[in-house]
Amino acid sequence: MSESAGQLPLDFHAVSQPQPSAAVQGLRCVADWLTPDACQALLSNIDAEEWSAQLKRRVQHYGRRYDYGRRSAAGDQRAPAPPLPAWAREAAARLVREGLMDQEAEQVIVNEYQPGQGISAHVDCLPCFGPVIAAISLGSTCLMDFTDPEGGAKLAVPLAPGSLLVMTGPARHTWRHAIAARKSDPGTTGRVPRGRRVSVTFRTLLHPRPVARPIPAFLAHDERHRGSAARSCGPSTARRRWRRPIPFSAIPPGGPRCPLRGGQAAHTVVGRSDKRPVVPSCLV
Ligand SMILES: O=C(O)CCC(=O)C(=O)O
Ligand SMILES: [Fe+2]
Repeated sequence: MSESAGQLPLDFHAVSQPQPSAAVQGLRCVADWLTPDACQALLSNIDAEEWSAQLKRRVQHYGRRYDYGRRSAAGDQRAPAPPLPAWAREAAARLVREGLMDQEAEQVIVNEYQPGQGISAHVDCLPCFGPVIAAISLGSTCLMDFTDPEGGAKLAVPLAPGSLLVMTGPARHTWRHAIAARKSDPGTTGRVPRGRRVSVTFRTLLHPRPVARPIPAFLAHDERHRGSAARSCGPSTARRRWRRPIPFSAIPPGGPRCPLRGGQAAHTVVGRSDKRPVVPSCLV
């Protein structure tokens, strides 16, 4: 249904089971996924964390920072994203328990929208994130606009507080979603003013990195080594952002047979014994 119709699509109201959308294949909405008390508790937890003001709207990134300019979730190891807080891990586990996600989310973005703020039409980064995106809505209701770039179809979906939106299939891969930057939305009986809205979005990563381990002191202080490694990997790392880690067992005792890659230096893994040399996570 288009925004100009001035109606909210009724199929997204008052359902407590995942409700598929007839219009957008792969889109499901669960009303009241969180109780009002749980919404309040989640908002308090979120507001106790640090917000980033790098965009027009404030955001929090966990698990992996998403670079909006480069459309990349490669992550900057000089400023790694904090790990998922307990409240995000709990929700991620519940999504799997309820069969809404196959795998626990590894990346979470919290968005805050003050009245007048929105998010432009987009498909969440296809090379970065897995096949399911789930989003909890908190605070004020707003309309999310779905557009099919192929057929031009449109649907405005109301996102009520406590509801969960799950995008899979065409809803995740083809349709664009957006929230118009405006102060009110059209409702059945006129304009509905917006208040502050916060969303919590859950994603899996298509290219998880190896677990970061502390860089041992004798390697960390060797600036000459780090410098040369960084130089050697510059352009090729930039071109080939996603590299498959060599399994640890494949690294010969004398060290890796591939060049050190400074871009991944923060993911250095340590040797299996004191005698074994410390080797970087060698990505090919
Ligand atoms: O605010 C929302 O509900 C969705 C946010 C979103 O689309 C995103 O972070 O990619
Ligand atoms: Fe999105």
